Amino acid sequence: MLVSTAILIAFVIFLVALSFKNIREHFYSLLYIHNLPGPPANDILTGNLLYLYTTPDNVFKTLREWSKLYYPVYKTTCAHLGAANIVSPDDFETVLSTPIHMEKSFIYDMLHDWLGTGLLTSTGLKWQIRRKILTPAFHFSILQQFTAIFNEETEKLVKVFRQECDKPYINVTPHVTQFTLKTIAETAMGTKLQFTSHKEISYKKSIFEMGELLLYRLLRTWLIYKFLYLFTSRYYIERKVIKHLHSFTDSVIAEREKNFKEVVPPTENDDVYTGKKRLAMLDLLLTAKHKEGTIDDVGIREEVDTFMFEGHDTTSVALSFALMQIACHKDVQERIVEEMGEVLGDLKKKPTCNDLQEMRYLERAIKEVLRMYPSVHFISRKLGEDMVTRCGHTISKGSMVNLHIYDLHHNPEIYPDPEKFDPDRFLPENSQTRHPFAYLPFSAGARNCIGKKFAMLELKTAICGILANFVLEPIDSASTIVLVADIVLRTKEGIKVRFVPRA
Ligand code: HEM
Repeated sequence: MLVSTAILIAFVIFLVALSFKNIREHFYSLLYIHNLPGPPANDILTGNLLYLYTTPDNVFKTLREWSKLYYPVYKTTCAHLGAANIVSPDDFETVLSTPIHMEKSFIYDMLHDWLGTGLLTSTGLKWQIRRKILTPAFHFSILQQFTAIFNEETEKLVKVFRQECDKPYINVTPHVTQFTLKTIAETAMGTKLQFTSHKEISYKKSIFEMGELLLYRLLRTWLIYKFLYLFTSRYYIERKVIKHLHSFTDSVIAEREKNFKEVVPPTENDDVYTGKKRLAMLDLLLTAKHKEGTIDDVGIREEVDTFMFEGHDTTSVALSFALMQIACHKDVQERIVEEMGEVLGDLKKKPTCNDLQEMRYLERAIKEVLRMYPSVHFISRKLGEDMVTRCGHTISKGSMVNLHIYDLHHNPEIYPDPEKFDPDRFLPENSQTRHPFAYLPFSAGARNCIGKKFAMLELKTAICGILANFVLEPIDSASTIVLVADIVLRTKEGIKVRFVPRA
């Protein structure tokens, strides 16, 4: 009796100490955040967040204005919550160059019901184990296999554009989204999506619905708290959508597992992946489950869902912006086609992974697209220790820090005339003296994008396939599109381009 009472008291003391520590940490975090410059608070309850309670395009505009007005750091506050927003390369470096700040902020919690704690949202040892299992999926020899899939899907995308090219323009966004969804499904899960069966159509619909639900929640910060979200009808819609998504991924995993044969992941010395059947990322996860026991069924689903989420939308918006910019800059379009001719000989030849790597001008053009329109326009961290910004402000341990990649990429001191589309900014002679943390479309440090080479190859394959078949002419341009705040950078009404069959 005495012993159990003592244990109980010790446990209560431990809990009190823990919450005291958390409350203290939270108190200091708020104190320092309130000292930062930033838009004045409306009142003590809503802080300065009411300025953002507007349409997604106005949210986007307001954030850009704040970053200019309060450069290089400003606060956003609401009730007992606060965040520091940073925009300068020095402060990006402080956060991203050390594993101390690798934990994601609570904004990512809203992904947990769908993605669990997969590679994007996990931290610590779990993240390390998962990253180790999945890294071989992006080895050069496997990317070579994936390039064959990119080529096959590009051919189908070109067919769709051919059917519609007699129209005055095509809104490219839905078509390229279907393209990237199909490529990531085949590379991640080994599943060819045709969108003909009810199950596949409903999966595609659910992925889009999930994107809308996440955006709704993101723009109503208070709903990031699950106990408040629970009181909205959207929570119950989200549960249904997630049930659909999970049941689809579960069935794909079960199917692949039935025919599972252990795979030997490629090593750094392998030139070509020698497995007989096409390898999917899922095979590496199944191997880790059966051989090393380092992942279970729930973990496998977390990763498959994470790749479906991270791998399609990011690349799809990048491809839409790329087609717009290529259409608007005839000189750039001609140089890309000229380079394709030099590398491929025949424009209609399907590029290999090596061909794509040789296309340096195309690479610079894509880099410039991702500078102007970084698909992931902001990321967010929870500080693992106190940080002092370059201009001397302290942000304390435990604080939420938002890193605005869009503003970093539009800083005129780093990129003169930032609204000008100029791929030559990325010529070695023009970029070697640039701050190492001035260009971060794929983030940096330990938690950088695992799929960045994959994305580059996919974008290059699609652009080559499209330009081999069409001359692109401008309809939308940087001055007609309206950018909106979303989880990825989007336009209000898609992107329109005119497709003229190439003679
Ligand atoms: C143009 C395309 C892409 C862009 C701009 C992009 C950008 C990013 C960025 C900025 C991050 C860091 C996120 C954060 O810190 O919160 C990230 C992480 C990640 N990306 Fe990408 N991404 C792209 C394509 C892809 C693709 C194709 C895949 C999968 C095949 C992918 C998978 C991931 C994963 C799993 C993470 C989490 C990595 C970790 O924390 O270890 N991404 N991406």
